[in-house]
Amino acid sequence: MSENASTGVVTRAPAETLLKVDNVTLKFGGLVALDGVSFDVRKGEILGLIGPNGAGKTTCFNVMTGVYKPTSGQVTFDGGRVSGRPRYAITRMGIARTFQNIRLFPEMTALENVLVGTDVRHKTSVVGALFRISRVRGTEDTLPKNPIKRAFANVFGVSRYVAEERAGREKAQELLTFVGITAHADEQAKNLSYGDQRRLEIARALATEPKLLCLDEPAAGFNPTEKARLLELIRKIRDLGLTVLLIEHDMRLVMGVTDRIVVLEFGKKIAEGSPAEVRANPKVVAAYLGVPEDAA
Ligand SMILES: Nc1ncnc2c1ncn2[C@@H]1O[C@H](COP(=O)(O)OP(=O)(O)OP(=O)(O)O)[C@@H](O)[C@H]1O
Repeated sequence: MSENASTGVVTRAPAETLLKVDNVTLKFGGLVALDGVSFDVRKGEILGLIGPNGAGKTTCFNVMTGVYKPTSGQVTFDGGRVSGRPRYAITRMGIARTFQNIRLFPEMTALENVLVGTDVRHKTSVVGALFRISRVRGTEDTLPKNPIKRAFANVFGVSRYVAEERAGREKAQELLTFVGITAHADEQAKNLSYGDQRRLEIARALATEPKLLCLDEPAAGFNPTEKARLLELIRKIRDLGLTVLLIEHDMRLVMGVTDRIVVLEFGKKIAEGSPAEVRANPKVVAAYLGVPEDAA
């Protein structure tokens, strides 16, 4: 931000682009699901992606997270190309997502579900983990409590596998606290309430240490109280320094939490701007109310 000395006008430096959707077209056979869509996601913002049913929002998400390769155009993230890379590589680049339909490991505990997310950042290979051959210097958190084992670990280091496991558990526990379900850490995911399962999905996505968190209809099926709590959580995530992309049908939620909104209709971007600008845009009103543009 800088202030012009003569006019006193404060201008905000344009925020840096984190993810760029550049002229993306995606065809499913004869159906054009995305048609020359371009927009940026800026560092540190909460961007809403909205549009009527079938507008192409989830497809756009899937292109941005590497599930689909665009027919033409490309997606870049933090300066690197997303399109064409395997999913794990995209997660490692720093993009995490949740799904419209919850996809947890139902038989695993809440903590174990989050541990799966922390694995993405671990360095231990499968062979290294099996034989515990790779050793690192121990820290207060990772050194054993037993004095003899501790003395050994001080000389030879601790197994990288054990160190990562302990650090991962601690991180997973912190994330469960962050999303507000720490009391359910040892319960099987399938036994959590619907709202807590959605929170657990968010914790698992955060465990991959993303720069960008993509939430696909996180408030689906929520009552007003749960929606208000979710809104608070999304703001807290942004305050951690993350960028958030949000697909959501609930207009009040979208308008209340986003910095900017991109609107899709029939695979095309029809509007982009602040919530107030988007709300006042006749094309958006027409898309949602189904009235002809000139009558809107
Ligand atoms: N795998 C697929 N194969 C063929 N057509 C698809 C596929 N996925 C989506 N489509 C079609 O692409 C279009 C866009 O769908 P998409 O799910 O992206 O819309 P959406 O905006 O997310 O809708 P909703 O709000 O209902 O979830 C739709 O016409 C849909 O039927």
